[in-house]
Amino acid sequence: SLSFLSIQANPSDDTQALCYHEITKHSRLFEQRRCSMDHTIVLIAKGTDTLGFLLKELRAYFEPYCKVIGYASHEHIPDLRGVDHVFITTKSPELYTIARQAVADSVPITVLNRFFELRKMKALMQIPPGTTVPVMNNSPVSAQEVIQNLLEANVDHLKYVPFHPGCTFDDLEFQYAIIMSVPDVPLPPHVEVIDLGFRKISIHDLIDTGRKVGVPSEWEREYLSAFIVEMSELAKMLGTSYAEVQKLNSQLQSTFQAVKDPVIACNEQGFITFINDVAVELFCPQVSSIVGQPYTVLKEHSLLRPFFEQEDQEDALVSIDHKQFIVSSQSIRRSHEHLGFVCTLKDVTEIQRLRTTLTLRGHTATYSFSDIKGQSQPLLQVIELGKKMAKNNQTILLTGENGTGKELFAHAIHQHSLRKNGPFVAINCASLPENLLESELFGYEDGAFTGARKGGKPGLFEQADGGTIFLDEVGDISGAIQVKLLRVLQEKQVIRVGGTGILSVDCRIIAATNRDLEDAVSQGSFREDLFYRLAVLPIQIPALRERISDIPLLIDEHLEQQSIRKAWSPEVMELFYRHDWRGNIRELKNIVDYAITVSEHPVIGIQDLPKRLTDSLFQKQQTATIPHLDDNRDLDILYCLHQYYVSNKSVGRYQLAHSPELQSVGWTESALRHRLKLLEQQGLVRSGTTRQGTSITPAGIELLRKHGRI
Ligand SMILES: Nc1ncnc2c1ncn2[C@@H]1O[C@H](COP(=O)(O)OP(=O)(O)OP(=O)(O)O)[C@@H](O)[C@H]1O
Repeated sequence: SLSFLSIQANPSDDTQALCYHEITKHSRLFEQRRCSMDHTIVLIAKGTDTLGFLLKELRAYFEPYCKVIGYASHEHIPDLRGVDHVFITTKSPELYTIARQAVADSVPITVLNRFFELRKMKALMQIPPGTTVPVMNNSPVSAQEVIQNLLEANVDHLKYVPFHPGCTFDDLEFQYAIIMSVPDVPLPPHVEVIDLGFRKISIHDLIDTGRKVGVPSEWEREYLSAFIVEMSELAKMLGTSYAEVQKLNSQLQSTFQAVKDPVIACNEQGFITFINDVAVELFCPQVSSIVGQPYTVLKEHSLLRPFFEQEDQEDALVSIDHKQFIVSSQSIRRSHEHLGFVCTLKDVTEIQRLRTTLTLRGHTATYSFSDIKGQSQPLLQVIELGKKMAKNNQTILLTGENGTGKELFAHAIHQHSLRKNGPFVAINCASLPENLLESELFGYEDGAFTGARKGGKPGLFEQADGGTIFLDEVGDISGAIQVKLLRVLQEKQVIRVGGTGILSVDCRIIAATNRDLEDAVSQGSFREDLFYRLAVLPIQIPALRERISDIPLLIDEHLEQQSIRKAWSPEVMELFYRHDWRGNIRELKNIVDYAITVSEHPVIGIQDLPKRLTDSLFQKQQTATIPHLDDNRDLDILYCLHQYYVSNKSVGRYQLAHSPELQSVGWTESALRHRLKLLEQQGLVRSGTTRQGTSITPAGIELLRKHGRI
């Protein structure tokens, strides 16, 4: 390089002399390294990626003193009789046999000892001690080797589980996973991946073999010194981690002190190892330095005995000082060793008070999946989907027309989730002006605006901490609030209006809208990034006209809730089946309420229905023209679809083409697809998504009636 030349030309001052010395030393070394390659080392690896990585590393050390060649175990390996040394990458007997078949008996074969790049281990130090972490590799042996390496490097604060192709992931169990450059098993999206990269070759293997094949000692020293620098950096890092553990410990102590419920821990011999001030106040206000004493010094200790002496003790209600507490205990274990118990008491009077406050403020979910009525296929499918999604923690977007039951689903999902004991906070985003909505959602600080409450106010996201927030009509929020909402979704943090402090919130978001958000995105009124963050798990609630077979059940349920029994004339039911139900279940309930109010007879007839409903039907009949049908074959298709409709089933094209009613015609699937499209254009059938299949519409049913087919 230029600087190299200029220093060589003028090595005048001390620094330059030093540099000059260094450079000439290196160039001598390079000269030496250019010596002839009389020796050959072979590497046989399990996968091509590992082979590439390790070959590079071996070549960096051995070449040009010695030739290094490599093969993946699945490749054809030629006769390697003349080589000096063979390395294999794992302890697998299969790999050893492959290597042995290729070389002479006298050639040593060794398993490469491998280690991680030390700087990559830093990420592992950040994982809380005791966490279970799967370790992935391409085979059980390799995964076990990696775990062994980690334990040997004293990174032993985690519980490692070997993971390899063939193992399956339990979605909820793991938060982290360790991989070696590539995930050998597909990972669920919530898992945080810690990539330790490929394991490097142990310095001993390089040096030992290097000495045998004539690597000069000067090069060996240089390589070693770089390694030592890296090691000392790790030592520094581990030192910091130890200090962090100390800090964590004291944080833990202050956290328990901050808990408002009594907490007591004792070791396996029954000596108190920790007690917070609330517990001292309750059980032993007179005793000083309680830690280290047997738990029998506590007042009412006989009540606590089972919790300090028995594992799997069920929670119990106890009375102390005229107050009711739920006592629960947890056994403390490290591996299989039992270390003692931690016992917590919950003041029930306080729970009752909180529950009343939450209910009064509407912060509880009141409906569950059993409140969602209907037996139709489209509804049962979304209920099933909702139940599955409930178990996850991701954001859900509920879409559907007005009154289809989106809010009901939001309640039910919360009730079915792991957060069911946390708050459920609902807000209709379209019901408040922008400023008010902003302060409701994110809260505000003292003096944020004129009229702001003294001391500020927590927002709904804060109030939903540990639970779920339901954002109804999310499609109607302004651009400014969209930006703030995006931040909550991305960072799980909120900043109160007029504040600067960042508050972390842990709440699941369920959003709902009856707008076509994708359309809003393409028109630029809804942010695309926010749309994708909201629609992680989308659920489309079917409209009532897509599940008219549920109408009788919905009417019955609604009347039963009011302890009313009424019959409905066939004409009314017919009208209900043909109505468009733009307001869906809400509209149905309103019409039913109207009819039972005005009706003076045991059977409700057309005359008891609101005029707008009967008028609209009359108009439809006036304007309706009988759709053009090619021949009876169309009626056969409609008839067949009607059969499925009556038995509450959906049907796919293949099944339809092979149904007994249509078989004689010999429809091909593509001809049937074409025909169904034409029938759909005439409003006689409706094609859902692939899984929903095709169904007959009320107009289709009407036409069958007109032709006397039903
Ligand atoms: N499957 C169902 N079974 C019984 N009642 C239902 C069902 N679906 C909806 N409802 C009732 O219909 C009414 C409207 O439901 P909900 O408010 O959940 O609909 P929505 O889709 O959130 O409406 P909007 O878009 O107007 O906010 C409520 O009274 C609800 O209890």
